[in-house]
Amino acid sequence: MKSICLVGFMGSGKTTIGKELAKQLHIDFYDTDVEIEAWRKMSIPQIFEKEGEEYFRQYEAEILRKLPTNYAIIATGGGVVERKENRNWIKESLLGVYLKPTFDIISNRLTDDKSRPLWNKQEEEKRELFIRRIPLYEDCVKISIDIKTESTVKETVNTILNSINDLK
Ligand SMILES: Nc1ncnc2c1ncn2[C@@H]1O[C@H](COP(=O)(O)OP(=O)(O)O)[C@@H](O)[C@H]1O
Ligand SMILES: O=C(O)C1=C[C@@H](OP(=O)(O)O)[C@@H](O)[C@H](O)C1
Ligand SMILES: [Mg+2]
Repeated sequence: MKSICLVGFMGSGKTTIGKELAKQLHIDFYDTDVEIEAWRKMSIPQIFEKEGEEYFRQYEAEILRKLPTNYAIIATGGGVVERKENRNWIKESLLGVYLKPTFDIISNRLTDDKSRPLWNKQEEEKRELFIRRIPLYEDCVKISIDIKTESTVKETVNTILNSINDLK
């Protein structure tokens, strides 16, 4: 089984859904953000502030390649798709799954979250980023899951598992 790689915008639920998916499948869970923080011994806001986004993107690309390509769940950061090399890696070595809530669902979830430097921006800029990234996510996945306001974690996990079964 190829590792399942969750992609989607900040707040789409990659970390939350990924953990639950791994629990149900009894396989390992990795989160690229957690791996980067452990490796660099800094929080993500600290990395953005002290080193800048370009360095963060380099760490992210390196980590992604080191994670198991089989029998694991990988939650990525929302910007992993910014690099074509990462999109190609997800397409070729992993099973990409796109979690796709609307911008308004995300806004309601994250409100004034301070742990995501790119969420700490004007509304217009965040909406633009959300729209610009849609085709990048679509480019690297086999499965897209529409997330509704009322979608629970359990329901979303089940939808993903059913969609994977349908691929076979
Ligand atoms: N149904 C849901 N599915 C996933 N996350 C949800 C849901 N409802 C609320 N959340 C919340 O949304 C926030 C963002 O989720 P997170 O897993 O961190 O997303 P991501 O890793 O994609 O940024 C968390 O606070 C999480 O608890
Ligand atoms: O969208 C982005 O560029 C980012 C998303 C974050 O992860 P989540 O998608 O888990 O919030 C984290 O990697 C960093 O703050 C940058
Ligand atoms: Mg996350």
